[in-house]
Amino acid sequence: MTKTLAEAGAYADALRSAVETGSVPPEVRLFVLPAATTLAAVRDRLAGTGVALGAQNAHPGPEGAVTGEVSMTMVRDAGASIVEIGHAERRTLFAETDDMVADKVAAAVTAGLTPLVCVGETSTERARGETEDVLAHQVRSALSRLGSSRPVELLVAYEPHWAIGAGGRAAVPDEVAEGLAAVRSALAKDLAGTPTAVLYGGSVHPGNAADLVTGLDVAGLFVGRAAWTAPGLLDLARRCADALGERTTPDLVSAIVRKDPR
Ligand SMILES: O=C[C@H](O)COP(=O)(O)O
Repeated sequence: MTKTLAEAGAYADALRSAVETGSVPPEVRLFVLPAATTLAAVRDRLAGTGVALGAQNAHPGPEGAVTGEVSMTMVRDAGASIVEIGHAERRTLFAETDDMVADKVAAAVTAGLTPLVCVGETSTERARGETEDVLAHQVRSALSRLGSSRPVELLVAYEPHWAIGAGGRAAVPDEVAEGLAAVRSALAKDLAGTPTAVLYGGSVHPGNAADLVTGLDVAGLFVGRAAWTAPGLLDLARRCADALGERTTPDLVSAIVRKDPR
């Protein structure tokens, strides 16, 4: 819940300018997920830049009497190609359940959107040794209502709740690796054949981004605060591209994803 139209427009203009002046590393693909009120304006400013655009949430149902909500079709109409589903704040502040996440994933696919499914354990669940089970359940549940339909691509962000936001503690690589492994394992069982990129998010900052993309089996980063300014996002993109160097070909920074989703 940040950025007015003017602020989001200025952010998008800065990204456009960076693309046009060649200061976005070509091997890094960027996506941004602005507030729903600014989607269309950001779409217009980013047209032709290659920066992907998504919504932070949408309702799973069709058009109708659901006051205050916007549908998958509506966010797609406003320019989104990605929709974020099940962010920790949605789950905690708005009581979004695994069932609701599953409905949203299915609705996103029907609407032709790429779901970006957020999964993550709480600090209590981690302390109880439940991380693997919680993540496996969240991943499988999120995909459980797809039926025979499959997304063209799927993004999954591992975001431990305790690592997110102002009160968050940056996860150490071993903790991230454990979560990523659990997510991958659940995906392997449920969605073989769908190009899937597993991202990491939670207190990513200029000091840890390079280590996260090079030291872990992660396809990209999902960044909040450190990417709230365009220079912040571009700095992370540059750091990741430099760190990855010749070793790999990256593909999505508010996310950074390699072209070979793993
Ligand atoms: O939406 C972004 C993620 O929740 C991460 O947020 P953060 O980078 O501010 O910790």
